[in-house]
Amino acid sequence: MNTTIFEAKGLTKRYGSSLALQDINMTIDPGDIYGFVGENGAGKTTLMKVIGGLVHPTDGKISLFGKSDKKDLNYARRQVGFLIEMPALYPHLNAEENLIFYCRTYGIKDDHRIRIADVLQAVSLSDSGSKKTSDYSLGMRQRLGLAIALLNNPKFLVLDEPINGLDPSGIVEVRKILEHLVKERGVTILISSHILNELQLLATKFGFIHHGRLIKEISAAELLKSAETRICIQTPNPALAAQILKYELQLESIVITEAGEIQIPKENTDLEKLMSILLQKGIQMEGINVSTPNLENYYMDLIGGANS
Ligand SMILES: Nc1ncnc2c1ncn2[C@@H]1O[C@H](COP(=O)(O)OP(=O)(O)OP(=O)(O)O)[C@@H](O)[C@H]1O
Repeated sequence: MNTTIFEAKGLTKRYGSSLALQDINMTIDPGDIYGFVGENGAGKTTLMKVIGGLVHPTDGKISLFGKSDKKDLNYARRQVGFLIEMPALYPHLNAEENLIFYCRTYGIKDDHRIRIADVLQAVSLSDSGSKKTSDYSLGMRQRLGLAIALLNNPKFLVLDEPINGLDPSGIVEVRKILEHLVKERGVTILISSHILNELQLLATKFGFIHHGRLIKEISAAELLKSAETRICIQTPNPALAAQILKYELQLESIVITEAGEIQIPKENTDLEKLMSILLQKGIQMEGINVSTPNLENYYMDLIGGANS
């Protein structure tokens, strides 16, 4: 049986009177790319800091690689790579020299030159190792941060918004690097991001945190299945159009969004018949489209539900 990589049970963190994490139960299995989604201040960084031992839980327990005792947990943390805040870089030193500094800081026992060549290669910076980091672009600095997180050859990577501020090609580059780490090195990843379209391309599982509570965990496959493909209709008179469709097509679930758009589950709905009914009844249509399931819609629906 594969040991769980990370588990939280009843994890709670209070800062004074504010609850940053409330009774979190969460599991990350080997090979997962766990996409952590939540609004600003939801508690994502706090949870990552608890994993890193930078923040102590008020209540509850965590385990890493099945280890939860304080001493074992600290030992297990040596097999985790963290990119929670951008590590400090000496701008006048090149990337290799910065990495030597971190090898010494982390007490890396392996031959430093070999480790450094390996991590630079893993983040596609082999050709820029001798370049001063003051000349690095933001994307290169982010990748160097990732290289630092890889120095201890981790089995588990914890990445807090690693694609924040990157341009589209930088984002794609990081995605490829992470996919490669999972596939070729068997690394498991916990990653937070507000760029949901990108997270959807990468993650195999999602956890949604809202006001410190983990309100839902779902696999990428379940997300695709559970989120309906919808027919969306824009019309000046959505209430009348919805009433007509409900009656003519015996539709059970038809909603009008806050923006005044009619949404109908595509399954079992005859699109041609629907359009001809609206035309016959003289309903003016400004637009009609089919929305495929996506993480952003799923998240907005979930948060809408959680807020109501
Ligand atoms: N050191 C601290 N002292 C007091 N409150 C804190 C501290 N760190 C975080 N908080 C509070 O805990 C809550 C969770 O913050 P956290 O940084 O974990 O959220 P987040 O989901 O990572 O947000 P973001 O997406 O903005 O990074 C917030 O209300 C925040 O203000």
